[in-house]
Amino acid sequence: MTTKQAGAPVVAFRGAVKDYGAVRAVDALDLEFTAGERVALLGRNGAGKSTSIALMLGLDEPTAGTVELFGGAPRDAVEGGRVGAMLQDFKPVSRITVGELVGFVGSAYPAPLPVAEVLELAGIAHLAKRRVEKLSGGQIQRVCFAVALAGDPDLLVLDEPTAALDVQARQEFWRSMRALTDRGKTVLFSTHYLEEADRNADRIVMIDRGRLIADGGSAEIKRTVGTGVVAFDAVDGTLPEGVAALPGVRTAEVRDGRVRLRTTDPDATTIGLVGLLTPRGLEVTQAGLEEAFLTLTSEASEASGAARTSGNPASVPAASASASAEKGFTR
Ligand SMILES: Nc1ncnc2c1ncn2[C@@H]1O[C@H](COP(=O)(O)OP(=O)(O)OP(=O)(O)O)[C@@H](O)[C@H]1O
Repeated sequence: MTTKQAGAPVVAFRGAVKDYGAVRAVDALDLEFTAGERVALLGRNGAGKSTSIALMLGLDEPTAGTVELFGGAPRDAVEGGRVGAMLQDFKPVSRITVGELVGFVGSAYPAPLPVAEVLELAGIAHLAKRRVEKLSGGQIQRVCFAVALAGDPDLLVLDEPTAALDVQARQEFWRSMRALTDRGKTVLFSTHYLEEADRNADRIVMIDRGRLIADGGSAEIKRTVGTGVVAFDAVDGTLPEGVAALPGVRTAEVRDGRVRLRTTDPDATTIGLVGLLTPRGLEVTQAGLEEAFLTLTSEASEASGAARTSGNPASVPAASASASAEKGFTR
């Protein structure tokens, strides 16, 4: 039993491990989130996002290490109404109206938000009198969001919250998120929409095979991974000699008939390139978060080699998180 500490981080993973039989879903995770942060949790399918969320909500216990919310056990924080969650595949009860549902959920908490305010924040004030079973998938998703907000939680944990939302609903959703973090609430969301994470999170946490591979602001991560891609036609389908050694180049490859140089300094790379050869179809682009994500996850895979299991600690990589730390983008 943990004693609650004043001023403790909102969320703290300390050496957290979760094994499901032979599968290590979360691997020595050390992370802290503080009040007012809007954090995107990114990772490939099976990276360990949902498991991390389950540990955070006290739905599962770590095999080793600890996970604390507000300096205490996750269950205490959840039962005390400090946490609102929106999980995948959650189905709200039907046969009542949206307003009744939100009021009912709020009544279980010590200091709920007024129903009208919750519905407004979730962008569903117009659905207050509609019965839950009559709603569309996107509307239900927003109802789930309203349910997560009902108890006026300090921490919101949202597993793929925008998966069923149309463009307008997404924009409204992110506006609400910003309003909540401006009030000092902490929002943690997982998503596969990297552009959304880029635009709406002030901190990006990437995990791969249960391990932390990057943690920082989006711009910081993009900058560290490589700020741009210089691409040109691969004349005979091979990598021209010398291009991998041009200034700033981090990786060089030939893909779909194009040479692609991922570089930390696109200007210097381009100047060096035109001094070396005459590139055809030259294109210089700024790397996005997606590019950074693909680079980091492929680096993590290379570092870890074959799939890891808890029963085979010799194959656990030391390289992926520490390699990221060397590059300066883990906190
Ligand atoms: N209850 C369970 N029993 C056995 N293995 C599990 C269980 N839950 C998760 N796993 C395994 O743990 C790993 C991490 O799964 P998790 O659901 O956390 O990934 P995720 O990042 O949320 O993936 P996705 O983006 O596909 O939702 C996967 O290999 C998964 O198969």
